[in-house]
Amino acid sequence: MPKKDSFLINRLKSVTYAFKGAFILVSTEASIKVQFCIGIIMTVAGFYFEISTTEWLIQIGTIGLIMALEGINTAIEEIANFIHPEYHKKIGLIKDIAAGAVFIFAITAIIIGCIIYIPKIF
Ligand SMILES: Nc1ncnc2c1ncn2[C@@H]1O[C@H](COP(=O)(O)OP(=O)(O)OP(=O)(O)O)[C@@H](O)[C@H]1O
Repeated sequence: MPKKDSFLINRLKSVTYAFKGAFILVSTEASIKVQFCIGIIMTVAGFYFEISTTEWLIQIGTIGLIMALEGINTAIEEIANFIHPEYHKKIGLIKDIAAGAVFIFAITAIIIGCIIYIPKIF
């Protein structure tokens, strides 16, 4: 019977796979690249407008969540393309719903950005 890796080795392997996945997303997925650039712009804006600690926490959480959601959406698209590469109404619905979930949070992120920055700009 093959020897099982220790708990720590297994965790380290999982982190390595997750890191690889994050790198694939940021380097190949157009939607993640866009979100990444927006995240950098918002970070620069945060320093420029000297936002508070609470605003930083909300902004960082929002940037992280939108990128994570985009990643899950990409994974759903990949699964859909793998299990059914041909056109199918149900695949279309699954992809639309996954994209809709990202869209809901994208609107939320825009509203959060407006609440933080509009009072500082005007
Ligand atoms: N196999 C399919 N069957 C039916 N409709 C599909 C199929 N593939 C894509 N669609 C429709 O086209 C839309 C776009 O799908 P696509 O996989 O190109 O995603 P996308 O949003 O362009 O993602 P990305 O730009 O990240 O690749 C889907 O939301 C769905 O409405």
